[in-house]
Amino acid sequence: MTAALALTDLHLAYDTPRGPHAVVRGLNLSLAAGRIACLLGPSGCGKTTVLRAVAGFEPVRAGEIRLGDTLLSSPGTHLPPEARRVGMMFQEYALFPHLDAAQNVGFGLRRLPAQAQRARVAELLALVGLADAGGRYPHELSGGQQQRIALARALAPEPALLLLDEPFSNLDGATRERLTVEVRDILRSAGQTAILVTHNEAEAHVMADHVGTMHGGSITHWRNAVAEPSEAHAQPGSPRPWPVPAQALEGAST
Ligand SMILES: Nc1ncnc2c1ncn2[C@@H]1O[C@H](COP(=O)(O)OP(=O)(O)OP(=O)(O)O)[C@@H](O)[C@H]1O
Repeated sequence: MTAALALTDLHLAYDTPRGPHAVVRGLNLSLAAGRIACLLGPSGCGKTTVLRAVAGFEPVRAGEIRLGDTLLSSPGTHLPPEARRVGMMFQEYALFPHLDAAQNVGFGLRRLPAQAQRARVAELLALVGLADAGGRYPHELSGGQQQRIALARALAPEPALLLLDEPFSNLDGATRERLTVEVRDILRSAGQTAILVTHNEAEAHVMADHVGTMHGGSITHWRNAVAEPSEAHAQPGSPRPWPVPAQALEGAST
C-alpha cells in the first residue's frame, strides 16, 4: 500500500578524512500518499543524498524520516533498506543482463508462490505496455523499453514509496519526453507515492504534483506543478483530482 512520506528537520552528512561534510541541513518535506514530488537543484546540492537516506543507504544525523506510520530513520533508528518498502528506479540501476524481462520484473517476488508471481509479472508487463516482451533479454530491448522494465521491477513488490533518480537521463530527447509522460501516467494510475530527482525543469513539471527546489541543504521553494491532465488522471475513480488546487500546498521548507 502506498503511503505518505514525511522528512522532518533532516540533517545528513558524509564522513570524510577532513571531518563530517554536512550536505542536508534541516530539510522538511511532507508528501501525501499517492502524490509525486520532484526535487530540483544544482549539481551537488544533495538531491541524491536525500534519496539515499530515504532508501536506507545513509544514516540520519538529526531529524527523522517517516513513511506512513513507520519511523524509517532517526539518529537512534535505522530500518534496513530491505525492510522499508521503498522501491528504486535509478539511471544506473541496470537490469540483470542474464535474466529475461519477466525474470527481471519477478526478481523481488521470489517469496510469492510461482503462480502468483507469474500473474503479478504479467500484470506489470501489461502496465508498462510490454506484455509481449517477457521473454526478451535486456540487450534485445531499446533504452526506453529497458527503463519501462526497470519501472515494472521497482513496482512489482508494491512499494509504499518509489524513488526515481534521473531515470531518463541516458535516453535520447524524444524517448525521454515520451517516457516521462508514460511513467507519470503509470504512477498516477497506480496511485504511487514517488519522489523524482532530475535536472530537467520541464520534466519535473510534467511528472510531479509538487516541485521542491533545493539550495544550501534544504528545500527553499515548494510549489504545485502546472501541467496538462493526463488521460489516466481524467478517468473516473482516478486516485486524485486534477488539477491540484493551488491552496493544497502540503510541503514546507525551512
Ligand atoms: N560518499 C560521499 N562522501 C563524501 N561526500 C559525498 C559523497 N557522496 C556525495 N558527496 C557530496 O555530497 C554533496 C551532495 O551530493 P549529491 O550526490 O547528493 O548531490 P546531487 O544534488 O544529487 O548532485 P547531482 O545533481 O550532480 O547528481 C556533494 O558535495 C558531493 O560531493
